[in-house]
Amino acid sequence: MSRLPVMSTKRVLTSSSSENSQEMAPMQKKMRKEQDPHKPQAAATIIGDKRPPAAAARASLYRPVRGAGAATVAAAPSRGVLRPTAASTAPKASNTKNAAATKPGGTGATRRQPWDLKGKVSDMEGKIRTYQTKFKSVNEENEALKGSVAQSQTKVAELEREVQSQKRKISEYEGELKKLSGVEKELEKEQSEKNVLQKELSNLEQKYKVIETLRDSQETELQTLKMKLSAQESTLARLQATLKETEEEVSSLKEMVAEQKDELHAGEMERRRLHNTIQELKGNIRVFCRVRPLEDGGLSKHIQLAASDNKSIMLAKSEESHTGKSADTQKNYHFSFDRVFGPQSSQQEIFDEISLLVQSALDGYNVCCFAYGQTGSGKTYTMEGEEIDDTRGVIPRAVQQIFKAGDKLQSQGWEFTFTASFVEIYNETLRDLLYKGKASKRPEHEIRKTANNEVSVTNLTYEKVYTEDQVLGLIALAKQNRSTAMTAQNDRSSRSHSVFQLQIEGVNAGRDIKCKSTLCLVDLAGSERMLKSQSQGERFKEMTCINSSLSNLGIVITSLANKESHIPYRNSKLTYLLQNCLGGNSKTLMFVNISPEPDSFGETLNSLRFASKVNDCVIGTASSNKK
Ligand SMILES: Nc1ncnc2c1ncn2[C@@H]1O[C@H](COP(=O)(O)OP(=O)(O)OP(=O)(O)O)[C@@H](O)[C@H]1O
Repeated sequence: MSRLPVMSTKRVLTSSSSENSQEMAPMQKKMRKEQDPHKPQAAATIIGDKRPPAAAARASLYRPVRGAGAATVAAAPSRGVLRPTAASTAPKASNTKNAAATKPGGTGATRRQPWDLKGKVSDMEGKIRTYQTKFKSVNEENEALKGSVAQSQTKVAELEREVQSQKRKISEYEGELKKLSGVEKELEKEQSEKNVLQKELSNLEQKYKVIETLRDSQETELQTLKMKLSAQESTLARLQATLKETEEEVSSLKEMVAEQKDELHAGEMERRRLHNTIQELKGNIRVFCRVRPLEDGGLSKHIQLAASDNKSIMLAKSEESHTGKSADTQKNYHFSFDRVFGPQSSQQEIFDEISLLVQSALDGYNVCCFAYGQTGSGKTYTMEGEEIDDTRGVIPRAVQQIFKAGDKLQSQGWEFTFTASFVEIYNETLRDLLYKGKASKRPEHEIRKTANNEVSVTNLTYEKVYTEDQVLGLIALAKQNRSTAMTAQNDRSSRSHSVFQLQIEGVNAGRDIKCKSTLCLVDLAGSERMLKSQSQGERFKEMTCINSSLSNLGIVITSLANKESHIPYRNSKLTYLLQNCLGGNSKTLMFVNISPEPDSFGETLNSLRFASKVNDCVIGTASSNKK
């Protein structure tokens, strides 16, 4: 590495004797050159003679003539430094010749005579001494050089170490540089991210400013709200105090209401009891007579209503004297009923009298209302009426009253359910007037008695109704069904009974009371009698059926009045269907409708007689179907 002239370590570390001789070789060469530059090479080659040193020395001592003196200077041959050259093997004669020509010591001093060996030796010794001095100084120089070489080597080693450490540092720096380049990229990336973040930050700062503004306004609002809140809190505290007072009042009022409800319930029970007593006193079967007005208004002469009361009616018939000798005689027929309504009586007046019975139906009593009379006497008008308010009949008014009363009773804990049915009995056959299916698929009906002794009709429509309008819709449907039948068969409605039934079920869960009743509203077939000779075929059959069922109705009522053990309900479909409405547990009202026309006198008389018979009956005391 170092370019300094360094001697081989091998050479430096050889033994001192050989070392000296070896190191001397170049020196000797130098010196020879200095002393005798023109001396032939052969003189030097003598030094490298292979003879042993002793022999060489001897040769130098004892054969000076052959010019071997110079060879004796070399102490020992050096294998590595001096090799015998061709010159060393040159003939002795030429050597001698050359040696004689050379000045001793090479100094240019006077040439010794060949015989002056002593002088020559002395020259040689002088030279040797010179050489030794030089050798010594060279040696010292060499030592100094060695020291400096060692120092240089140490320095070199240090420098090498330093170089190594520098290299390591460089590689470390390079590694760090690489890392730093990565870091630089990261820094760039971070920088771009930083830019993005700064943008975001500036956006956020703007938003923050907006939010701060908002916050300020909201804080102001909050302050306002807080003020309002504190005001409202104080109001609330006041209200709470008031509420507490009110709650106390309410609870005391509730107690009072409960007491009053109890009182009301007791009152209601008492009302029912008294109502029933009144109805009983009036009679569980009552008969009202209603006279239809003449077409031009007014009343016909043969019908007279008592001015004093509204309970009696008189039919007067004047009979001409058969002989013509005596004056015409007038025969009067007096009838008394629970109430007689003249031709001017309105539908409302009629209903007012019935409404008490309708109330009884809600109280749990079976109620049955008939309209009896000849065709055209006003039965349907009385029961159904017309569609205009004032002319509405008993059925729609009763339905209205029942729903209204049912709603009222809700406040006393009553819940009512109503089920409606409408059936026609024609020639002892039942027909569903609420049937909505195909005429060809009309089912047949049978009257059955259930285990609870309740009467029901098979395949009949029993429709749950919740409103008055719903019932009115059913009545309209029944009318339509009847008119369809009427078209097919002239005047059929006059020759059939129509029975509207509303089953009423009431539950007072709070007091654990239930009641169940049926309101029956019946428009009977025309009661007119026809002479057997005039009735033929279908008409005769119709009349037979009507008369049979009407007379059976009379028989049943009479049997009930007489408290007979057997009541022949099964004798006709009508009485069988209405048996629960006619029995001891019911209240019955019969309208006897009469026509005012003089030519209806006979039929009117018959109707009044039938009604009078019914009116004479006192059916056993009714009892409410309460459980
Ligand atoms: N009180 C009355 N006031 C005014 N018009 C009446 C009254 N009663 C009946 N009418 C009228 O007389 C006619 C016959 O009455 P309605 O049809 O009610 O008799 P009906 O006894 O039901 O006959 P049918 O047995 O044939 O059904 C009808 O036009 C009806 O409007």
